[in-house]
Amino acid sequence: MTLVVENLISGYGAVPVLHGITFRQEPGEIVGIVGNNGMGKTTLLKTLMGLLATKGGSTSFHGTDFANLPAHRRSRIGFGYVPQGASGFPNLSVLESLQLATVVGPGGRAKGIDEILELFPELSKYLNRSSSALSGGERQMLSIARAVIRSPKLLLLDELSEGVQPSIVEKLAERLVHLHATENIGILVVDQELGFVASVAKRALVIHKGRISHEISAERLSDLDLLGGSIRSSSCGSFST
Ligand SMILES: Nc1ncnc2c1ncn2[C@@H]1O[C@H](COP(=O)(O)OP(=O)(O)OP(=O)(O)O)[C@@H](O)[C@H]1O
Repeated sequence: MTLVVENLISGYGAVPVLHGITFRQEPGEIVGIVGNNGMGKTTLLKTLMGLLATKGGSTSFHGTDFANLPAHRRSRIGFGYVPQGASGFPNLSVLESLQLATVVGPGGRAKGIDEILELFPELSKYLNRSSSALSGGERQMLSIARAVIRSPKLLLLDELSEGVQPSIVEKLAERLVHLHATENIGILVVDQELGFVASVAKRALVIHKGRISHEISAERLSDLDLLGGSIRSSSCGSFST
C-alpha cells in the first residue's frame, strides 16, 4: 500500500513546524527519516498518525485520503505506531500488555499471542515480568510487538534506538528486517542513530526545518553530517518524488 504525502503542513497551535513535506513510500518499503534535533521528525509521525491536525497539503494511503481521519481510524487503515519513549503499561506484565493489544474494534483482526511470540521469541522469556522491569531494548521490543499484533501495513517508529545499548539496537534492527521479510510490512523509521537506519532501510529522507531537503541511500548515510545544526552531504542525489 503506497503512502503519498504532498505538501504536508502542520505544527503546534499557531507554531508551524512542517512547511510542506512531500514524499512517497511504496508498499512494503522501509524508509528512514533522519535529521537534526528539532527539525520536525516526530511532528511528521504525529501528523501522519492524526495526533496533530493536518493544516495543509494531502496524505493518502492505498488511495484513501486520511488527512481528516481521527487517530483511531488510522490504525484501521493499516497504521501501527511506536511513539518516542513509549513506556507501555508499567503495571501490567508483558503477557497482559500483549493481551490488551489483541483487543480490537469491530472489523479489526489481531494476531494470536503464539503468533506474535514466534515473531518476537525473546519476549517469551519475560511473559510474567512487569513491563516496568524490562530494559530499554526489551521495552522497545514489546512496543513493536504490541503494534504488530494488529497486523499493520505500515509501522511508524520514532527513535527506537534512544537509550538502548548498541548490541540491543542491532537485535532490534534484525527483528525489523525479519518482520519486513515475513510480513511484508512497510516501515517508516525515524532515528538519530544513522547506523540503525542504514541497517534496516535502503533509503532515507533528510528533513531540515520542516521540509525534506533530499534523499540519501543507506550506503551514503554515514557521509551525512548531522552535527552543528546543519545537514551537509557531499555525495547524495537531490530528492524527487
Ligand atoms: N508540544 C509542542 N509545542 C510547541 N512546539 C513543539 C512541541 N513539540 C515540539 N515542538 C517544536 O517543534 C519543532 C520540531 O520538533 P520535533 O519533535 O518534531 O523534532 P524532531 O526532529 O523529532 O527532534 P528530536 O530529534 O529532538 O526528537 C521543534 O522546534 C520543537 O521545539
